[in-house]
Amino acid sequence: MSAERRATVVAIDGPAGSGKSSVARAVARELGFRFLDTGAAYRALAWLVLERGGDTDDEPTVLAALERLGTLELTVEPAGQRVAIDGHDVTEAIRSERISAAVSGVARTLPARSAVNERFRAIIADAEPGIVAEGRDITTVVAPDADVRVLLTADEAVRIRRRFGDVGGDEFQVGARLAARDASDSKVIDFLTAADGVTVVDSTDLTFDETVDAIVRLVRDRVS
Ligand SMILES: Nc1ncnc2c1ncn2[C@@H]1O[C@H](COP(=O)(O)OP(=O)(O)OP(=O)(O)O)[C@@H](O)[C@H]1O
Ligand SMILES: Nc1ccn([C@@H]2O[C@H](COP(=O)(O)O)[C@@H](O)[C@H]2O)c(=O)n1
Repeated sequence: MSAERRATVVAIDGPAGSGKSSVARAVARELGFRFLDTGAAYRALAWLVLERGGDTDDEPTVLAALERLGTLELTVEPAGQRVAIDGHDVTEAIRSERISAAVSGVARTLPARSAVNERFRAIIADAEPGIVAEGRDITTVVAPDADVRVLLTADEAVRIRRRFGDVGGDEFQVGARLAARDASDSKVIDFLTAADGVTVVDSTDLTFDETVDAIVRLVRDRVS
């Protein structure tokens, strides 16, 4: 009797600007896998709260937005992810600095975390032939049994420089916002230390392609 081969799950966590989404997407593309950017769900909920004139620090307001989670569309194609909620395409809008500044309020709302995690687990369970899922608690909470679990990190100064390269503006402010979001998020989840069995990939001195290759190699070694 041959054992049934299940989909390969690659879980990647890390702090802001560590390269999770860009690296995870490239890894998925290289392996022909699906790609799940879990932060997009938190961002879409934050967008909905702000769209309604609310404040993400106000838990009842976040819980009201959570009632629309059923309308969240989150595609898992590495070539181009589409995000929509409550009938609005928010693919671009959720990347704004306004949403980045507000999203941690959603992340602190525990019922929101449980609800989105259920969605993520369903997406992961359905993914063929495999999926790369990235976020803050994928290796520890969402998919602790993933085939490959990576903590992707880089020195804070390097992460700030890379983010500044993306968004421009005032480098000091970019750094302050990135550090503030990490500080706030790390009160709810630990994405700065690797849990047992999680491999640390430190990209401080790696190029983008070297980082992608390091993770692709981990996957190929593990599942071949
Ligand atoms: N090893 C690397 N060398 C150079 N640039 C990199 C490397 N890894 C990622 N980058 C670049 O760093 C920037 C930040 O990456 P990305 O947006 O993927 O980070 P993130 O961890 O998803 O951030 P956030 O959690 O804030 O959404 C991007 O421009 C990306 O191309
Ligand atoms: N697994 C996750 C993923 C994200 N978050 C929260 O969402 C914010 C946005 O995430 P990005 O990866 O798109 O930057 C992030 O700052 C966290 O507040 C989370 O809690 N858990």
